[in-house]
Amino acid sequence: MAEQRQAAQIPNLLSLRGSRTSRGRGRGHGSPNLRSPEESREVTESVKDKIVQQTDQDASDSRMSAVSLGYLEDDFAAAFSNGPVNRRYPIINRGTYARTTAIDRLVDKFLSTYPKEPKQIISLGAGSDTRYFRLVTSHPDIQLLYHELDFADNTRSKINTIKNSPLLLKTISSHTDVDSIQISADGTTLTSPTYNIHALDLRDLAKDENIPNLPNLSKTTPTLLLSECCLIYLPPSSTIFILRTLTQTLLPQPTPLSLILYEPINPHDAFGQVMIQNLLQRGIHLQTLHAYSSLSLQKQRLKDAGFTGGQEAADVDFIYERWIGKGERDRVGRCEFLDEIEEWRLLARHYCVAWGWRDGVGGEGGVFGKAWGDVEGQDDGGGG
Ligand SMILES: C[S@@+](CC[C@H](N)C(=O)[O-])C[C@H]1O[C@@H](n2cnc3c(N)ncnc32)[C@H](O)[C@@H]1O
Repeated sequence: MAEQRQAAQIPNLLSLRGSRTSRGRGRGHGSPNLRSPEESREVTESVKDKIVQQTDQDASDSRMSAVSLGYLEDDFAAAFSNGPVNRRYPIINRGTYARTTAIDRLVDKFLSTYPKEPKQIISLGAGSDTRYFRLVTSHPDIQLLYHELDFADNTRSKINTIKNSPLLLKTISSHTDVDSIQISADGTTLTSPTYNIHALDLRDLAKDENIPNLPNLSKTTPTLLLSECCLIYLPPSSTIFILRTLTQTLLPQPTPLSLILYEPINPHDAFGQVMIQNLLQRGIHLQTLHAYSSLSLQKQRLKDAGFTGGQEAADVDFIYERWIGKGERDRVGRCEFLDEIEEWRLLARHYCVAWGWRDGVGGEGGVFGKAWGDVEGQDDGGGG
């Protein structure tokens, strides 16, 4: 079958990295000595966590590759990238472009809602994402309260980069008083009235009690939750409880609340199987992939999580064809030669963006629904 042939030929999509030994995030993990079964389990868990943390380097390298070739404009990506650019395959660069452009569009629409009020964005597993810096530069007049959550190893690395980058520091300080920026003694948390980086294992939000305090989080500001390739790494039950804590405890009704997710789908076909195997070889387990394997299941998940105002989803192939105008697609096509159109489309059908919302109590006239009303969702006919 053609699809199996293509699947067998797809590259190990995430193995296209250069040497990462000089990246300096304490990535090495030596072989364990003799340990009790309990200790061994802990070691295994911490090794798994390290591998998940390292996926941020892949995201960052992919961003830099797409920026260096002109797919995307991002003045801040280079600050988070060490050494030479690890150039990705053309289909990966196009995927990075489509994903970033799609999320940017939805975020812009979110920022257009509730025009007289400040907005809050909470990015789950933000890693070294540059979106905060890009947003405050492109929307200088918006009152934005931004929170990024990630493991302490990743937040420490990001804060360290910020401390050593005049460009990043200048960008933060042009939106907040420099004296109000606080960095914790261990260097893992940064707080300010506008930009906050919290060291947090998201699984701590899945607990019933002792929910960690997130300094400067507003319980009432219209909020967007963003999970760009993050919740996929957690067990489905944890993600349900994490979303419950966010939607009910940290951001309870009637706070207007919305969520954008980007993650892989379609594990069942030959391409999906190869994608899973490639990642498993690196110790990466896409834990929610089977639970939310289709656009319909992603939409149902958003509804179940309380985003009852509306839910939409589209795969990246659809997004590239339908959201991006011909002129822009022509421009992207000129960034580099891509003749593997079938491979690109196959790859792009295995990633999706899903978005859902709940407006504040009192009806507010479906503010999010209106803002996102002209963003075309895709109907997969309810398949799982
Ligand atoms: C593939 S990276 C994506 C980074 C960023 N969102 C982007 O798209 O550029 C996944 C991120 O999720 C974070 N992450 C995964 N599980 C997490 C958890 N339990 N707690 C905190 N962060 C987590 C990882 O550390 C990593 O930074």
